[in-house]
Amino acid sequence: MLKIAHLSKHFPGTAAPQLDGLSLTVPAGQSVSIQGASGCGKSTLLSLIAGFELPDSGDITFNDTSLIFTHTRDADAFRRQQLGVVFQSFNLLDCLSVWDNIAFPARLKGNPDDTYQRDIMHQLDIAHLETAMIGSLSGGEQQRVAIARALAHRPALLLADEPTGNLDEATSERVTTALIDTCRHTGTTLMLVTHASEVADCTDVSYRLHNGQLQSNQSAVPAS
Ligand SMILES: Nc1ncnc2c1ncn2[C@@H]1O[C@H](COP(=O)(O)OP(=O)(O)OP(=O)(O)O)[C@@H](O)[C@H]1O
Repeated sequence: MLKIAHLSKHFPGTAAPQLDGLSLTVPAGQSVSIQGASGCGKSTLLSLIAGFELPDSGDITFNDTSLIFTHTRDADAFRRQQLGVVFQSFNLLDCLSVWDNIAFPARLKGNPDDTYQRDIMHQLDIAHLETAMIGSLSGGEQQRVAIARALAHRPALLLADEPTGNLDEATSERVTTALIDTCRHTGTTLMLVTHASEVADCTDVSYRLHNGQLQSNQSAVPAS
């Protein structure tokens, strides 16, 4: 279970806090989408959960482990063992092939599985790109490689920042289905940030970030 309690973050020089006492509980295996205006703090929320930034105050726990890391090595270990991240900017390694990029986290973690990786690549329609180098791919292809990389090591928690931002409508639908179905199958807790209502509608629960707080798009209510 991912538990966020009274989380606040205000970057100096910005007019208002990005997060202002935000609380949310996500049961294990649930998928959650976060929508909201550009610049409202959606990526900041993912960065705090991933341990790339520290909050001003508040708590984040995943399966009772605090994600407010004081040592870099603890953050690194959590990310390596439990976390998949799809960054807005993909963060792929140009010097490696598509296959090796996707396999990289699973090799680090010690659970590479060629059959599983091939299945994910097939679902995302990138199986034919196995030997291609990153620099030769379109933005949409790179985005799908980044999603495959985040899924291939079966993370317990997956954070995806605009995972379909570079995709046409049909591909977006295929990728959203693959992402959410794979997470359901593996029991992965998924939090994705999106501007697309069609994507948000596919998750179990959907929220909107506004004035540093989450508002429910559906019947579920953020934990207080
Ligand atoms: N490391 C940082 N230092 C200073 N300000 C930052 C930092 N990271 C983000 N911000 C500011 O925090 C605000 C929220 O940024 P964030 O990237 O979280 O927005 P977002 O909701 O994800 O936007 P978008 O939908 O455009 O991607 C912005 O004003 C941004 O400039």
